[in-house]
Amino acid sequence: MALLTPEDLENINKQLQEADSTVRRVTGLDIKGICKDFYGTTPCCEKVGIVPVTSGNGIIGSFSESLNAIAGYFGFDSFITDMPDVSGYYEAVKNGARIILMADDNTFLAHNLKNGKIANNQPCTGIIYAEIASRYLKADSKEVLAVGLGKVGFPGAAHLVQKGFKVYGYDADRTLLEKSVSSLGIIPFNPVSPEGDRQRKFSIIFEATPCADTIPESVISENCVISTPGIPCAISKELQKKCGVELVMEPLGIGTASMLYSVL
Ligand SMILES: NC(=O)C1=CN([C@@H]2O[C@H](COP(=O)(O)OP(=O)(O)OC[C@H]3O[C@@H](n4cnc5c(N)ncnc54)[C@H](O)[C@@H]3O)[C@@H](O)[C@H]2O)C=CC1
Ligand SMILES: N[C@@H](CCCCNC(=O)[C@H]1CCC=N1)C(=O)O
Ligand SMILES: [Mg+2]
Repeated sequence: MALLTPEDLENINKQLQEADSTVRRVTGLDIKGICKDFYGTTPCCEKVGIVPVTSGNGIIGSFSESLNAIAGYFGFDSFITDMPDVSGYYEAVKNGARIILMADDNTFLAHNLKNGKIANNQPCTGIIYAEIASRYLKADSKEVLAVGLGKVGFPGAAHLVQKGFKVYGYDADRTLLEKSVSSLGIIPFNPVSPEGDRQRKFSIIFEATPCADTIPESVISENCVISTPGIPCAISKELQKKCGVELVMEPLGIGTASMLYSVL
C-alpha cells in the first residue's frame, strides 16, 4: 500500500507552484487550464468539506491541511471539519459543503452532493498526468512509454491509447502487463532490457510506480517530458539534469484538481 507521508507533503504550495510552472512550460497551459479544457468545467467557489478519516493506518499528518491548501489554490472555498469520520461527514454537510473530499487507506474520493458526481483519485490522477504528457509541445513523435500499469497507470495508459498515441508499456507484474496488452493493445516494452538490440527513445514518458529509478537514460530522447505521479521519483535529480528532462511530478495536488474538476 503506497500511502503518502507528511514528508511527501512538505511545503505543498511550493511543490504545486513549481509543478504548475513546469506544466505551463511543457503544454502552454497551467494545471487549471488543462483541467478546464479537459473536463469542460470551471469552479465558482464551490464549498469543499475535507473530512479526516481515522480508519486503517489513520490520519496522515498534514494530509487534510494539504487538501485545504490545494482546494484554495484551484479557487475552491474549502474547510476541514473539526471531527473525523462519520461525525466529520455530518459536520461537513451541516456546514454547507457541496463537495466532500475524504480518504481511507484504499480510496480517496470527491463527491459532489448536488449533482451526484463522484471521483476516485487513482484514475483521475493517471488520466490527468497522461493528458499533461500528451500535450508536450516539443514531442517529436506520437510514441509514448507508460511504465507502471496499476490503479493509476492503467487508466493513464488507456487514456493515451484513446488519444491515438502508440503506447509502449511495461509493468513488473506480468499478469498486469499481459492484461494491458490484450485489453489496450499496448506494445510490451521493458525499458531496462528492451527486446532486440534496437534502442527506442521516447519524448513522452508516463510513469506510475512506487519505485525509484524506473526510467533509464537509454529511453530518454533529446526533448523529453516525464509525467509521473509515482513516489519516489522515476529518475534521479542527476539524470534529470544530465538529460534536461521536463519532470512533471507532485505528490497530491494535480490528482486532486483532476478529481474536483471532474465532479463539477
Ligand atoms: N502524485 C499523486 O497525486 C499520486 C501518487 N500516487 C502514487 O502513484 C504510485 C502508483 O500508485 P498505484 O497505481 O495506486 O499503485 P499500484 O500498486 O496499483 O500500481 C503500481 C504498479 O507499478 C508496478 N511496478 C512496480 N515496480 C515497477 C518497476 N520497477 N517497473 C515497472 N513497473 C513496476 C507494480 O507491478 C504495479 O502494477 C504510488 O507510488 C502512489 O503512491 C497515487 C495516487 C496519487
Ligand atoms: N485517512 C487519512 C488519509 C489517507 C490517504 C491514503 N491515500 C494516499 O496516501 C494516496 C492519496 C493520494 C496519494 N496517495 C487522513 O484522513 O488523513
Ligand atoms: Mg498529484
